[in-house]
Amino acid sequence: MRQRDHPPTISPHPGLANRKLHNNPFDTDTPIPTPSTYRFPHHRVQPVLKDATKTPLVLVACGSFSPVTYLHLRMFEMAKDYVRQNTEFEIVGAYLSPVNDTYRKAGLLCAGHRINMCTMASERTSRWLMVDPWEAIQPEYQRTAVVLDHFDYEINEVLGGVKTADGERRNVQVMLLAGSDLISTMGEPGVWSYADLDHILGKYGTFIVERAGAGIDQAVDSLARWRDNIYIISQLIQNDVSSTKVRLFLRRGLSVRYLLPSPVVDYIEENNLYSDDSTPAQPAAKDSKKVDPQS
Ligand SMILES: Nc1ncnc2c1ncn2[C@@H]1O[C@H](COP(=O)(O)OP(=O)(O)OP(=O)(O)O)[C@@H](O)[C@H]1O
Ligand SMILES: NC(=O)c1ccc[n+]([C@@H]2O[C@H](COP(=O)(O)O)[C@@H](O)[C@H]2O)c1
Repeated sequence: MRQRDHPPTISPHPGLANRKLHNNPFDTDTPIPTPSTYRFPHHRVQPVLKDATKTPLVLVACGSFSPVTYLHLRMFEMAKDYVRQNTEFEIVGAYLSPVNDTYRKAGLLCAGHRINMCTMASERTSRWLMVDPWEAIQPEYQRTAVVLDHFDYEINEVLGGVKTADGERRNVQVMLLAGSDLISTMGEPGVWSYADLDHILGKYGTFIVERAGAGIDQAVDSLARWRDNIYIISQLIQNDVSSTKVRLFLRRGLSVRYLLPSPVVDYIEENNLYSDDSTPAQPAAKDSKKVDPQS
């Protein structure tokens, strides 16, 4: 369970507000939007399906990304290969959605820094990943079911889905991309409500990347009723980099280069992030309550 007390007032970290960090239309002079200036990023959504026999797919990875690592980015590449080889989907977009500060997970840096690091990682190391700050800039925690609804709304209602080469409109299937540790929590009582699981796995579905140390079979057994919408992706090259380990290295003054994209390493160094425990998202109040992600 995560800790949460007061809803956050999200504001860019001092020093971030006027920095031009990224080469895309959504993060030029004011990198961190507010709910009123927010625009859904879709500059890399593929508007036309290459193969009209396929179902268009948008992948969404929800997580802390504190900081984003090469493993997080690899998840998308693994999913891309898996989707092409094993499914009837065609990926037309892919997003990292950093969690809201009120999630209060250990080591969660403020949303402004996490959004900037994710944006640098995706814009500078990939040609297809995007970062959606919507979840992070909301005044309170957003459950994953709500986050997927947001993507579904923006892509299918606002953008109108995608088209085939013949101009026919197609609805896009939104799906969650996650590591197997996340799906393991779906079998744990109290972390996800049944209604949310049914919504996430029944309406949307998920691609699960195997993660060392997180048993997958038992987890999937407990989610058997949604089995048809759960796709398991094996890690052919084992990689157990985690943000926790990266933070530990940084606290000890050890190098994290080549575990994260270089611009992210430079950004962490420039801003002296994670060098101690003094840069949490929100300082925990003495009377802070346990977060219930179901509420
Ligand atoms: N080594 C890994 N293998 C497979 N999936 C991973 C791995 N690291 C992270 N993920 C997945 O990436 C998503 C985002 O996770 P998150 O940002 O919480 O990363 P994390 O590295 O687990 O963080 P932390 O160490 O702070 O708990 C989650 O779905 C998580 O399961
Ligand atoms: N009930 C829910 O919607 C629920 C429960 C647990 C985690 N999550 C999400 O999973 C993601 C990763 O969480 P962890 O970093 O705790 O594994 C976060 O984006 C979080 O919001 C959602």
